[in-house]
Amino acid sequence: MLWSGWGDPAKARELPPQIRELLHDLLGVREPAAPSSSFESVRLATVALSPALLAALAEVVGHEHVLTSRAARIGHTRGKSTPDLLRMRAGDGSDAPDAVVLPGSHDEVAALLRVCAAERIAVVPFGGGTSVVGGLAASRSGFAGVVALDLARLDRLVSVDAESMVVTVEPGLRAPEAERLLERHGLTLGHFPQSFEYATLGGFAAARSSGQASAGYGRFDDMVVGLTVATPSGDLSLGRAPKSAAGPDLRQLLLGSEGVFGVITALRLRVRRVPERRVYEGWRFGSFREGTAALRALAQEGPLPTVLRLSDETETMIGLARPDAIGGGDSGCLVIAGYEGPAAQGSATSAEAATSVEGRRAGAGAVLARMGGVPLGTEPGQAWEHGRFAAPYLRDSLLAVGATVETVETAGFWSALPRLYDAVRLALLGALESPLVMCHVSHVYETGASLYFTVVTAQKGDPVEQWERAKEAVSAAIVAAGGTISHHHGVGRDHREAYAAELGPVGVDILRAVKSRLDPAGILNPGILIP
Ligand SMILES: Cc1cc2nc3c(=O)[nH]c(=O)nc-3n(C[C@H](O)[C@H](O)[C@H](O)COP(=O)(O)OP(=O)(O)OC[C@H]3O[C@@H](n4cnc5c(N)ncnc54)[C@H](O)[C@@H]3O)c2cc1C
Repeated sequence: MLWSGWGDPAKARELPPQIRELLHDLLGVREPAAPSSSFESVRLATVALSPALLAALAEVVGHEHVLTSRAARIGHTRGKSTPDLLRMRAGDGSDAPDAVVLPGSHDEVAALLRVCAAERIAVVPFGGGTSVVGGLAASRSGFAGVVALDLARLDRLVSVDAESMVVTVEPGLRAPEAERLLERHGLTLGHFPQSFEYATLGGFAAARSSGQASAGYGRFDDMVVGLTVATPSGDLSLGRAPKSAAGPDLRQLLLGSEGVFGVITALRLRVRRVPERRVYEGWRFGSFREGTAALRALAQEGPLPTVLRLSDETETMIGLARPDAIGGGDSGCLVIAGYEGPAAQGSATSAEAATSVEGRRAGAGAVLARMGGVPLGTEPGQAWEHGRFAAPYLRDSLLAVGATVETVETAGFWSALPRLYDAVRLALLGALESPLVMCHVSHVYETGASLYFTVVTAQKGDPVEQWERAKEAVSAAIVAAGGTISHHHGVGRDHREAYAAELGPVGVDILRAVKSRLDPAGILNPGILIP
């Protein structure tokens, strides 16, 4: 992973000339005065942990698994939000951990937590490092030092229960490797967020992630049937049955807990069969309102495609759903509908035929056409599929030419969605100087949907401060319009206060009580999630 940007530097993407022109003419983007810092010039504090404390950590995991090199520390500094990248590009390594420790088993995680609690060392559980909400920038105040607890060595597919369609995995398994291992058994998770290339299964659970195919496979938290967690106060093993009436479901307390209650060391996940067939296609609607009504009809009446994404007018015009052809957008509002599953050929019964890719495509197509959609065939769908993980690379190119690009996401009930859409747009338009604001709906439910905004603006003054002002305005607008502060990115540091506003004081007290029972010394991710 590139230390100051996204992903594999070999996959860096050039901005097409028409996008450069648009940035210059429409948004007033100018090349930044200073180039990005070099790796060598990133400013790091000296390691705060004494040799004795480092030796205590090494006693648990072995010397070779306690890293204090520049590369290790910089590579574990913060996450991958735009402010995170801007800070790294400015050479600011002030949130770097003092050391990176790599445990190789649940028992080593538990032993590390005991050492860190006794020595007051803050611990940041680290998966793929793709947090976009400040989930890895723990506070160091009052601690002897900070360690990143990197779960990369816990990367096994432990077992496959093909009868129950449940697999047990370790948390440090990255999503592509998980899919490769599962494919050998003819299985898939079907979880494909845009951060797919680098994020881990533990990180998905810890942040309640949702992928591009959530309409078909569900959110990641829907897939988790069991969890093993090491906490400073002992171990938790949750999930004996798919559903249970035995009191409140503590799995839900750990999902989305972002490392503040414990470290997830194993997950039991529901899996599906690798689809026989995949078809992605495009539809055009005259307006975002009409497109939203069509998505609601599909979510409430079915049949639901596996992938369902509606771009608003601006996003369609820019062509963001097809990053390979960005700048060559269209009028109206583009819907991408994807179908994955069994092929119709070989269906023994009419029910099987109806749930096949062809059956669902015909059924959903009839709903989309009835709601005013115009079919565009498979070409837009293939273009979307080809570029589905490309947008983060474009962000690096935009930052390099002096544009800030960042995303904002929320969710609400269908009846609240138009107001939420207007509120977020207005907040962004008011807080930034002539920004480009684009939106899509990409996760739908019977009762509502998420809204995902992408904002591009010219960098003015300190771009981190510039974005933080806009973020404050937009978070307040989301709360006031009745949306949730996050549909799938999580809380981290950035959404902490707005999350507290959603929960109310009693809700926050419940979190604090759980935290003080499981982590009395407060070493796990201080400053994250809980105000
Ligand atoms: C370009 C880009 C695109 C993205 N697209 C999507 C998307 O489409 N959908 C989506 O849902 N998210 C998306 N994200 C956000 C991010 O990828 C998710 O939040 C993901 O779940 C984080 O996984 P990770 O392994 O990188 O976790 P990390 O970033 O390493 O950690 C996330 C949080 O969980 C904690 N944590 C990590 N592992 C554990 C563990 N084993 N036990 C306890 N706590 C742990 C960390 O301390 C941190 O607070 C995107 C991010 C980027 C940068």
